[in-house]
Amino acid sequence: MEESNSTHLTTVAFVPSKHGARSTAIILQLPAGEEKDPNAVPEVIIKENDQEHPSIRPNVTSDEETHIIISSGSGTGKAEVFYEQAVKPILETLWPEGHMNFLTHRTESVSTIQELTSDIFFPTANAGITLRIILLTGDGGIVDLVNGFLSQPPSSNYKAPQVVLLPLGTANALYHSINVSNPHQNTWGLRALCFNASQEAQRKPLPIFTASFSPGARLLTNEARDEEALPQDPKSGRPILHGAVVASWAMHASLVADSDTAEYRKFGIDRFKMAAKEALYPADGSPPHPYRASVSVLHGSDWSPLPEKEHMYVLATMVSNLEKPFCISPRSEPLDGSLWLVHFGPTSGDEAMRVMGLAYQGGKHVEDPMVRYEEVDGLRIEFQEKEDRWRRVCVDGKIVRVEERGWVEIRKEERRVLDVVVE
Ligand SMILES: Nc1ncnc2c1ncn2[C@@H]1O[C@H](COP(=O)(O)OP(=O)(O)OP(=O)(O)O)[C@@H](O)[C@H]1O
Repeated sequence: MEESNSTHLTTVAFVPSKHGARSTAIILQLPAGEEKDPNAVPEVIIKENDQEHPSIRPNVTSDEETHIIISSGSGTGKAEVFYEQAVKPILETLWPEGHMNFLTHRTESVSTIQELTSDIFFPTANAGITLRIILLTGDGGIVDLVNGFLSQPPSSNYKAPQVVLLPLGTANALYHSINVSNPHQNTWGLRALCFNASQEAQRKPLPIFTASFSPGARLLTNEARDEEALPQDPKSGRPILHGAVVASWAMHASLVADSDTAEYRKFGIDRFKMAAKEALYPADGSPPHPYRASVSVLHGSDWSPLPEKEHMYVLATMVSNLEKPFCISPRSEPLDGSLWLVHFGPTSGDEAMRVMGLAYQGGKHVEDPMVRYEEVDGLRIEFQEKEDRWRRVCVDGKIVRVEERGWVEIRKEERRVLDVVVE
């Protein structure tokens, strides 16, 4: 692939030409003056090319069903313009006729993706049909899909759908972690859009985990003004939630929860740092809250309790980067299925900022003596907090409030639910 720094053009693919040239080039260009803005939506240039042979030959089969999800509530609301400006012209070039059969869905509420999954995607995958889902969302889109697909028992024909991730959320942890060493990370997943997703080499199963909760756990929605029952595990009847990115409690969960308001969302990625400052430097000048719980980690089939009874940071993750520059788990490899614990105890606001600042330096926090960093098979937290706000758990951005004396248990999930198209 060609890249030109002076003109800010990146060629993502050469496809067979319809007009006599050797190939048609699909090129991304950033608007003038916006080359350094990571949020600037690129423009797509489609150009006949006499020099290069096609780098891909798009599949033209009728036994593949393609759906496109445009999430209007994700990130700073750029999914629609990104679709019109970048995705649509590429799909029209790759599949001049076929793209007319692609089904486009726009989110209308927080439950749109789960509804689409139960009504359309799951029955299609369950009938053994090859399903490709092009997702213009943040991490929330993928977690909604995963939970939707896991909400019903699969048939023996179930075929894991292929998902093309286009990072239109705020943090896009999964996208950045999958593409952590991809030199074309700035192409917004549009190279993956050009691949033939039916080729095995071009896709990988998405590793996931399951968080099970004590019976009183509730999902907080609508900026925590409302609460909902969680899905139930059909065997145990316990409330559950699946994730692919992160399960956390204490400082991380609190700042995700506190910053998930329309007001904070306007600030894009800075909303996490703003909420962190508020949590670490309470207005009354007191030190940050010491979160009380018994925490245990699972290795194989053995649970061992951590010695600390008070905590500040308790987080289990399946990805390396929670934001592009924020490397929470430097030893996680893309889609390797490992689960890592990052933990530290109560400390001052300044110390917590210093340690978290090291994560922005390629994950150096894990070398700090304050931080416990280890691979685990599971994590269990038994809460010992009276106030609701100290019992909030984050699963891939969703917030669950656990009842007094309740608990959460996180374990890796073995089922292959969906595959991600990788570059
Ligand atoms: N039209 C809509 N109305 C209400 N809520 C919506 C709408 N579209 C999307 N949402 C919700 O907005 C949230 C967006 O989450 P998503 O993770 O995709 O973006 P994000 O939080 O900005 O990014 P990230 O999780 O990567 O930081 C989801 O909970 C989704 O269900």
